[in-house]
Parts: sequence; C-alpha cells; structure tokens
Amino acid sequence: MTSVESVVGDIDQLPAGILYVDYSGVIVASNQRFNEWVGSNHSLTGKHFNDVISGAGRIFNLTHIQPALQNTGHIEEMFLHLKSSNKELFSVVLNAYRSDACDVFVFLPMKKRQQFESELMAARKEAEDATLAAKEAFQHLEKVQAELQDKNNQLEELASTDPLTGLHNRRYFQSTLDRELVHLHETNEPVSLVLIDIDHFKSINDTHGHDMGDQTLEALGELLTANMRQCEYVSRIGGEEFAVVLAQQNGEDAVQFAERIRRIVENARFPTGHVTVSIGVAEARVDEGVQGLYMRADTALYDAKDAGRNQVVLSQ
Ligand SMILES: Nc1nc2c(ncn2[C@@H]2O[C@H](COP(=O)(O)OP(=O)(O)OP(=O)(O)O)[C@@H](O)[C@H]2O)c(=O)[nH]1
Repeated sequence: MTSVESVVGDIDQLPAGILYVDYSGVIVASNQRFNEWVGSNHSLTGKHFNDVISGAGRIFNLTHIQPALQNTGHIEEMFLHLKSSNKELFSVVLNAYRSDACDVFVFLPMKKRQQFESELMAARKEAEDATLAAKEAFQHLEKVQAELQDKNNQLEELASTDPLTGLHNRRYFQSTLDRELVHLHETNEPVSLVLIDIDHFKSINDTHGHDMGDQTLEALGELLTANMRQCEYVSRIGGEEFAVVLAQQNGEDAVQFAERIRRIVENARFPTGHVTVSIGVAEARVDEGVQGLYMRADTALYDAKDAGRNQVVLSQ
C-alpha cells in the first residue's frame, strides 16, 4: 500500500481522476482530482466504489464494468456519472485495467459533452417555445379572420337591409333579380316579378303623421315577410313600394300569389286602420333584362292604380 500511496501523491494534479479499487469494490486510494469531483475533503479510502457513482452507474458497474474487468482485464471508454457529496452528477468517461493488486480506474471529465447537451436542451426548449408561440399566433390569426369574416357578413347584411322594416333593400332586390334572370336564361325555368305599392300612402302620412306612416310600412313589412314561402324574395325598394321576386313561378302563379297578398293586406289591421295595396305583376321573358322586366311590372302597377287601386294587374 505504501507504494500505491506514493504513486497517488505524484498524480494528484493530473487532469484525470484516478481510483484504486480492490477486487471487492472497496476504494484503496484516490487522487486529489477525483476527490474534488465527488466533493470530498477527506480520503475516500475504505469507501465502496458504489458510494461515488450514480444509481444507474451501480447497475452498470455490476453488469458491465466488473464482468469486463474479470473477463478481459480492462475497460475502454465507458460513460458513467459520478455522484458528488451534494448529489450532483458529474459525467466522466472511464478507462480501467486490472492489476495484480487491484483495479485501476482512470476517469476523464466530460464537461464539454455536458455543456453541449445542456446547450442542445436549451436550443430544443427554445424551438419548442417558438413552435408553441407560432401555434398560438396562428390560432389568434384564425380567430381574427373568423371575426373579420363575421364583421364582413354583418356589413354585407347591413348593406342589403332596409333599416326601417328590416326587409332586404333595393340593392339586394337587384342582385336577386339579376341572379334569377341568369338562371332563367340557363334553365328556362320561369321567374316573375311582383311590385306592391300602398294606396294613398300620402294621405296616411298627412292624416296620422309621418311616424304612423313609418309604422304602417313596418307592419306591412312584417306581414309580407310572414307570408313568403321558399324561393319568394321580398324587398323594400322605395318609399312605400315593395318588390317580390318569385323564382320558378310563371305569370299565372304570380297573379295567384299577388291576389293572396292583396287580400291579406286588405283584411289586416294596421296602426292607422284600413290599408290596401295595388300590385303589378310581370313574368320575365327570356330575351329581356332587369330593366325591361321592371318597366313592365311597373306599368302593370300603374294600370292597377288607374283601374281604381286595391287590385292586381298582370303585364301581357
Ligand atoms: N312615413 C313615411 N313616408 C314615406 C316614406 N317614403 C316615402 N314616403 C311618403 O310616401 C308618399 C307617397 O305618395 P305618392 O307617391 O303620392 O303616392 P300615394 O299617396 O301612395 O298614392 P298612390 O300611390 O297613387 O296610391 C309621400 O308622401 C312620401 O313622402 C317613408 O319612409 N316613411
């Protein structure tokens, strides 16, 4: 032992940790460097090798280090974690050989590898954080886009709505009629236009006041809306004038529709009492556009007024 201790004295300052361990695993001697790594101010002599390595290292010692020393008499470059007195792990690479007296373990520190690993982990964390942030930003963008779409829909709705009655307005009426005329040209399915105008509305205003006139318009709007079926699109297109585009209905169907509406209005109770409407009807011709169809329905409406009001006239 004396000769071993004298050798250890010489190798204290080497940049490697040295351990001398007897065959039963008890430390016989260690150099100062090794003692520093495991945080020991005292000699490690007499302690077991397992006391200075990690839990996983102990299993590794049993399953790899000891068998290798027994079978081949040496070990080359095995990775191991030393356990310091403050329980921190210290990565080392181990080379060892079995001498006549004991096993000689030489440990080299792996600070660079540790540093590299922690840098790698930090970079990975950074990348994960960035991915998470990008995902959150994307979700936010999707939310904003949905809100924008919602606002656009509301704007679109507002732009095509009559504020007084809540019915669609002239803009909607025109685009609906355009669309249905295109459909007529493509499929030859009938389309009809119905124009509805309140009779003597001026006198309602004059007699009951403008506000009551407004209420009459609102009430008629509700009545019309309540009596629309599928493919019947109603709009308020002027002061006291309403239009209904009837998809898939010919002039005869449209006259029946208009008669039904005329009777419903005639029999309804309005805020100002009794109200009637005159109605002009025209079935679209394949060769005419929005303007031509509207003019014919409007002429039919004036004919209904001229004929005494509260009646339906079909444009021939
Ligand atoms: N209260 C109210 N009145 C309106 C509105 N828009 C238009 N008017 C009025 O509607 C009246 C329409 O009058 P006219 O075009 O002479 O027609 P009319 O009195 O209904 O007579 P005929 O259509 O010939 O039966 C006018 O007095 C307009 O001031 C509105 O939004 N609210």
